[in-house]
Amino acid sequence: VPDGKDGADCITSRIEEVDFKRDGSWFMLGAFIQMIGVLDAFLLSPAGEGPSKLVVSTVAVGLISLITGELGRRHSRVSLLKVYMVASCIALYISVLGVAKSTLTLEVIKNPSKIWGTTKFELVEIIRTLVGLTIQVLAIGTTRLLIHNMSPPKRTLTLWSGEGGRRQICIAPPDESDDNPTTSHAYPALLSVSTPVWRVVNDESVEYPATRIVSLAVALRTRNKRGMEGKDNLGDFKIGSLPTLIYVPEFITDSGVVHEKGLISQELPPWLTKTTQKVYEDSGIFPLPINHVLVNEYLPNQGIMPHQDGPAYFPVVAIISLGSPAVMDFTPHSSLRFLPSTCTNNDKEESCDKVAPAVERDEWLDNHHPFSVLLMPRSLLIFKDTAYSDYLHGIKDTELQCFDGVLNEVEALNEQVRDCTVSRDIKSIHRTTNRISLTCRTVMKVHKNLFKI
Ligand SMILES: O=C(O)CCC(=O)C(=O)O
Ligand SMILES: [Fe+2]
Repeated sequence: VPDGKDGADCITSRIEEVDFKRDGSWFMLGAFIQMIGVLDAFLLSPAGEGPSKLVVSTVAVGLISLITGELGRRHSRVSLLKVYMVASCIALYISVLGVAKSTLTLEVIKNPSKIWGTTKFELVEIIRTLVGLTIQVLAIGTTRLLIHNMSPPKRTLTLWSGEGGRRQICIAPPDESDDNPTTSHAYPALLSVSTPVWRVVNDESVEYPATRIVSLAVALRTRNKRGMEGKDNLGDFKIGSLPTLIYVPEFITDSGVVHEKGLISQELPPWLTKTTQKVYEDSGIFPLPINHVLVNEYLPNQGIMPHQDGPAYFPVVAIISLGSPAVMDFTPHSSLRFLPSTCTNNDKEESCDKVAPAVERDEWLDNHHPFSVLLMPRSLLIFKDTAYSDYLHGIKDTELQCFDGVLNEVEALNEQVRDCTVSRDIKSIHRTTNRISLTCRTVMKVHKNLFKI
């Protein structure tokens, strides 16, 4: 497992995040405990006395924290989740203090038979606090994981050694007001990166077969701060005694990173904005102009494990495909599975059965079904809203991919397609060359630099 933080980790996080995001059971249990507190305080408190201010305030703080936590969980807001953690701890701390201070608790602990002598109000409050404490510990654990999974990679560039593999380049433009004089023209660049072999275990304990994924985030931005624009100044970059040996450090800057709080501003190269602008204008479904592009390069036997893109890009993504064709499989999220299966989408290597063979045997809720799409070179795939949030998308790690049953067979294989890698008879593609994809998205929050975050 790679230890650095970069786009590859981001993919892992996204997979885990999907399940944690949907797992609201601790919050539901917490809400249940708080409701018992409300009933206890108002219905069972000793006649005439009414609920104590302490009980009312802990229940109120507890409820507010739960609402905040639930909002944070649903909308993937780290700040709300943090408020939830602090507020719910305070509420619990006060109620534990209240119960602990009561001499009755001590007496009940010393002599459990005395429990029958306590009032219903006190008894419920003691049990509620103890159960609440347990649930709180579990809820905080889940929330910490959730926050961790929502945190995107830090501004670090990591390279691994090993065999060649998928390369990823992340490109992002500046925000409108960026007048940073150090940025100038951007140059496209593909950097070769090696691949690690890593395994991802999601919370269903499904182990993906050593998916080879690597990513390298680089912003295609060059500096003119040191006079790269003027040839005269190239001399500044001479090394050694030879007059014609020039080395420019950090010619391409690293970053293009989507931070937890938004996108760190970078320049989008003009050759790319022409395309992203067209996607934005022609589709008319992006909330704002596209400001984030991932360029992925896949070897013929490489795919991408089933995953859901992160919340920072919601609700729409557009993928432009170049090079070798590929079949992208969409699988409903595991929470929408009616009868769980132990099979994964990736368990049939080099086969050409109908698309999504393993998952087809499952039953799915709310009219969800696995489906696949054939991505031909120069095509554009857009998925939005529920197609974005309810399904994982992935590409198998196989050179031979079956397109029997894909949703777009007619559209993808029209008369003009004379691609020799496509076999219409056996409805399969043979990926003989690399595939390059441009994943275009909009990150709503853009920051000029890290220090503002
Ligand atoms: O390369 C592709 O077509 C898909 C890439 C993708 O899903 C991603 O980077 O999130
Ligand atoms: Fe994706």
